[in-house]
Amino acid sequence: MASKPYTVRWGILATGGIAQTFTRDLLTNPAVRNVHDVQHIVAAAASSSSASRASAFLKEVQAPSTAKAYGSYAELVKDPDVDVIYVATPHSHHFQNTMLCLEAGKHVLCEKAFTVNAAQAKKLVETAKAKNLFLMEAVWTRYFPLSIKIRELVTSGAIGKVHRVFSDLSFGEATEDGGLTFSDDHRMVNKDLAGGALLDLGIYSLTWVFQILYHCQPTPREAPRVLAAMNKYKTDADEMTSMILQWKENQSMGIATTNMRVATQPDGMGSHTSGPAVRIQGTKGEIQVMGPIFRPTHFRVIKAGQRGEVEEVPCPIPRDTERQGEKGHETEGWGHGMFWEADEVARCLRDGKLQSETLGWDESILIMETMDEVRKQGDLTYPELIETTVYDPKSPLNGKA
Ligand SMILES: NC(=O)C1=CN([C@@H]2O[C@H](COP(=O)(O)OP(=O)(O)OC[C@H]3O[C@@H](n4cnc5c(N)ncnc54)[C@H](OP(=O)(O)O)[C@@H]3O)[C@@H](O)[C@H]2O)C=CC1
Ligand SMILES: O=C1OC[C@@H](O)[C@H](O)[C@H]1O
Repeated sequence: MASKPYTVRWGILATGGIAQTFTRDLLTNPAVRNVHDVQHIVAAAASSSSASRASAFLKEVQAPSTAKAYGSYAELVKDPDVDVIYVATPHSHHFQNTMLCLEAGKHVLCEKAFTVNAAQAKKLVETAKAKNLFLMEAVWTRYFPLSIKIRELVTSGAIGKVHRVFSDLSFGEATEDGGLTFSDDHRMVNKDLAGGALLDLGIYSLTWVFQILYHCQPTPREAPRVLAAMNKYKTDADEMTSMILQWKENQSMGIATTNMRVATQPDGMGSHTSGPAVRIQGTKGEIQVMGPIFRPTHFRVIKAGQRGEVEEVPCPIPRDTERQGEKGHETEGWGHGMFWEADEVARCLRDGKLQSETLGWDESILIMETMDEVRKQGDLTYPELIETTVYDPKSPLNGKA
């Protein structure tokens, strides 16, 4: 007889856009994605504004009536019925909010970008280690079966030695008057919220470069040298950033770009007309991933010198048709692809692991170090309140006590 699935009780910290998408994925039936060993419970949610906002959130996502609504993050982290907290605030808040959770003894899954800088990421890791708690950066794309398959193809040598990866995540947000579609206080461009293309979108371009050219290396892995350029928006956040990562010993290079004026997929996300958004180039062939690269559902394998021989590999995201409606008016059921990272968290907790092998602490820190260097070369700094490595439970970033 199959054993009972391991159950994880989640607390949701913040009630914005991605908190809603993630929580809805938690509420889908794991069997729909052929998962039978773990399952998820939405135990509580907290809003920094009010308990009524948290209640409204739980209603919007159709959480069970048992889920508790809190009007502060401080109350959520004290809930004994919560095992792990999903931190879904803007980048600026991740360090203080994650520390709040860890200090209260909670495991954490923290949205990308992990923190504002590498020093903050190191402090989170030290704290998790010292307190024997699980901690993971929520780079959900890494847990897609598509990503897993591609990493397997690369490590098995299916396209030979990989020498180069191109990767782009860009949104066409330019307006007629020379601005961007975002208001100046929007988290995408607001420096108080650690806005900018790099931390929000460039992290995915880097994810593809790293998960192939770094993660697929045998250990000990070589770290890259970084060359970068940035153009700034009127808010002084970066609106376009280009990076070259060089692995000299490993004879490889990654070119990672992000832009908020021109799009990777100008005719709309999900369209393949514009060609691949990621190209993984090896001596025996190439893997091309169609965008958007944060939520890819299709890749192709082209073998070198074999004209016309292209293997198309669709990887659709399973939908739970028992769950319907709301958010983007989903009529074909729920399922965004965030459940796979949640399953990883559950398995790590079940197995007593403090970090995920797919995106371990060292790699998250190295990526933050890479982004620190890119920011240094692009002369992008953020306010001290959000760059600090001093934990303050009473920081305004932690909301009400
Ligand atoms: N994995 C993915 O695909 C995606 C990840 N993200 C990441 O998730 C995080 C949140 O993004 P998103 O949900 O789009 O952002 P939203 O602006 O929609 O939501 C952020 C939430 O954070 C809370 N918050 C607390 N303080 C502030 C503040 N000063 N300003 C704004 N919000 C505040 C609010 O919830 P409350 O007041 O109720 O606590 C708010 O609803 C970011 O790190 C982003 O990079 C975003 C989109 C997609
Ligand atoms: O993580 C993300 O992925 C999707 C984008 O729309 C969003 O801006 C970003 O935060």
